[in-house]
Amino acid sequence: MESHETKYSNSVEEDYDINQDQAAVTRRIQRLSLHLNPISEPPVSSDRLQLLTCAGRAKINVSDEQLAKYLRGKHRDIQERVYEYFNAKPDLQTPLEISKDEHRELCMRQLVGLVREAGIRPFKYVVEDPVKYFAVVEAVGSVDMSLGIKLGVQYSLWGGSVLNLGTKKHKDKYFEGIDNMDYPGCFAMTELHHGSNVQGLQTIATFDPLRDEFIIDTPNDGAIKWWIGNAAVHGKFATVFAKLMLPTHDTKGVSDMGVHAFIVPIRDMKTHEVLPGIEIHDCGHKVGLNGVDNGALKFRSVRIPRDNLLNRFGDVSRDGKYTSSLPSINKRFAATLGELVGGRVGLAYSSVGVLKIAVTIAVRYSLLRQQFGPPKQPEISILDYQSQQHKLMPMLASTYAFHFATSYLVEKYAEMKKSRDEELVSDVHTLSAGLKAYVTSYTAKSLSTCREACGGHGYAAVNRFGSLRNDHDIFQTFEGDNTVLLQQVAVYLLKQYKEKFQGGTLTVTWNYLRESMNTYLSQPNPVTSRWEGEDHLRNPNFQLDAFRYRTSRLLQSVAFRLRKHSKTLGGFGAWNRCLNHLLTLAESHIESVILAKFIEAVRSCPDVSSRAALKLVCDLYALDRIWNDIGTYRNVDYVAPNKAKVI
Ligand SMILES: Cc1cc2nc3c(=O)[nH]c(=O)nc-3n(C[C@H](O)[C@H](O)[C@H](O)COP(=O)(O)OP(=O)(O)OC[C@H]3O[C@@H](n4cnc5c(N)ncnc54)[C@H](O)[C@@H]3O)c2cc1C
Repeated sequence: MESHETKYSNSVEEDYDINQDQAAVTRRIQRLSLHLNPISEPPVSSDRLQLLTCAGRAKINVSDEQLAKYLRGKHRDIQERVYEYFNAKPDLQTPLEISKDEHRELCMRQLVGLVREAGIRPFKYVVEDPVKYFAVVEAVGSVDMSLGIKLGVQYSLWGGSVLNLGTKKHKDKYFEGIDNMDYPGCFAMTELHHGSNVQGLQTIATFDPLRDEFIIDTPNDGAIKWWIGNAAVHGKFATVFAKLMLPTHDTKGVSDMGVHAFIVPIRDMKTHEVLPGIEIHDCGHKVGLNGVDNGALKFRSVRIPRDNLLNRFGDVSRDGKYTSSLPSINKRFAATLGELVGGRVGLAYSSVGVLKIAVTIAVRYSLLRQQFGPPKQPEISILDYQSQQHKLMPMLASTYAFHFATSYLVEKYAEMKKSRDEELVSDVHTLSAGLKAYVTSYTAKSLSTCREACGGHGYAAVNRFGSLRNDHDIFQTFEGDNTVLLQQVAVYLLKQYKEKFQGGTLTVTWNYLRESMNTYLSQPNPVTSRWEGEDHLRNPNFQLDAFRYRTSRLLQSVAFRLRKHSKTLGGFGAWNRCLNHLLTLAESHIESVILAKFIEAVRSCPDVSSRAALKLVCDLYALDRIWNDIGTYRNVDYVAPNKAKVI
């Protein structure tokens, strides 16, 4: 009780000047957060930061210029162009208070301005240099996340479907209009009754050989396309995913060829009126991202030319014959979805962008904010509290870790687009699913922690945590629900386990599994499990081995449990019985990949002081994750009690 009273009197009398009006407080915070906004200049003029090593023994002088150069890589310039454009255009900056309809219009003006006035051509970059494209996505997302998503809908989803699922005739016809925003479009996959289960979609596209057209129909209300970005107001076209039905001469009358994608014009190019046979409803005000106009689409016998089938993986001839280079519906479906990973890569990368903003605001504010202190001495910075450090420093370390991991993903994606190498395709598919799920979940949780770490001022809308949290929240669900995506990672690991452990070559990312599986099977070493020296704990070999050991153990044990349960429960039931185990396996694998990429990035950093600073945060990332799962490590005696204590 006494300490509460002290706390209360401290905060009212010493920290707040109670005569200072709220407007002045707000102005002070606004100035602060203007500095914190990445589109503004950094507040610290000195270009050298000093870091204390963990034991407080030595200081590292870090050149933030060198560090920034290393981190932001070759596409720093295009990001600067985005920031400069919006900094010079106050009328294009999103105000704090704005209605849904105004926000949607502003978001469209921002996108059109970026493309037509600032001359930034995201679609060109999608084709020529995907790494540059993702740099733009990250930068615009920090201006307004609605803009980042609107841009993603236009270029990754609608544009990406035309590029990746269509053929030359589609690119020739639509590329320019998509690029210059004459053809705003939608990606209409999700239905009211089916989101994650894409194979359950019910919209149908029936071929009419007499008129050489497809007829698009919504057979029931559960099949209404739902949540479709750009549909409520701006879209002129939609890529509609539907089951392709071909007429047959048997009693059934039609044959279901599986889910395919079709370009369907939804609004008149001149009048912008909704076209006949199409009903569009507005999905309304959302928890966040209100600059994006999500809508619902219903089709009643809407006719489109046969050419509007995006026919890269399956085609229909003039006389109604189906051809495909792929042998089965499942293979075509996998190839179709496989081509759409670009959106997922963009989300993982942008989510790190959001985390960067939030953690920057929280850390800088924590340095400036002072509360309490030793008797008769100045108050101390709240960042000096152990609890505040515990909240924010592992998060800061994770931000660096995710930056390098998602940068690696983006590069691999670009490489895959060029080479189309099959192993790389499946590696990128799994890595994008895993990183998207892992990073967006982490960022979503961290946004609340950052708000809390900034106390009441964190709750002022001007300081951004509210909008960041609301806008980012759905990153966990769209482009694949995180729980569903992690299962794809688990499936892939099990496949590798089954197929390739007896001597085959594991693909790049998973090579570590064979080695660590051997270590795992040979039981933890009772001597090293007791080692507790700083050199040992900061040794990347120890850290990686710990992460990989855990993954191998989870993989081996879940494979065993699945085999056991499938005898009584069948495949589906056994999977469900082991589901949490499988999700932990997937997360553990992704953490191993993140750590491996971080260690590589530290080693490759050319600037000595930046390298030393990065090594510190890399160690923090590794030891924090080991600590989070210390129960597992202790249970199997991988880490002895003395070592656990030191960690
Ligand atoms: C703002 C917004 C924008 C969107 N934009 C688009 C767009 O432009 N185009 C488009 O096509 N779609 C879009 N979507 C839809 C989005 O892609 C889907 O919401 C998403 O795929 C998830 O589907 P669902 O909502 O049906 O959730 P469900 O699949 O019903 O999932 C609900 C819950 O069930 C759990 N669950 C489901 N299956 C499993 C399983 N196998 N194992 C364990 N748990 C499971 C999930 O983890 C989740 O917690 C958008 C959605 C929103 C909210």
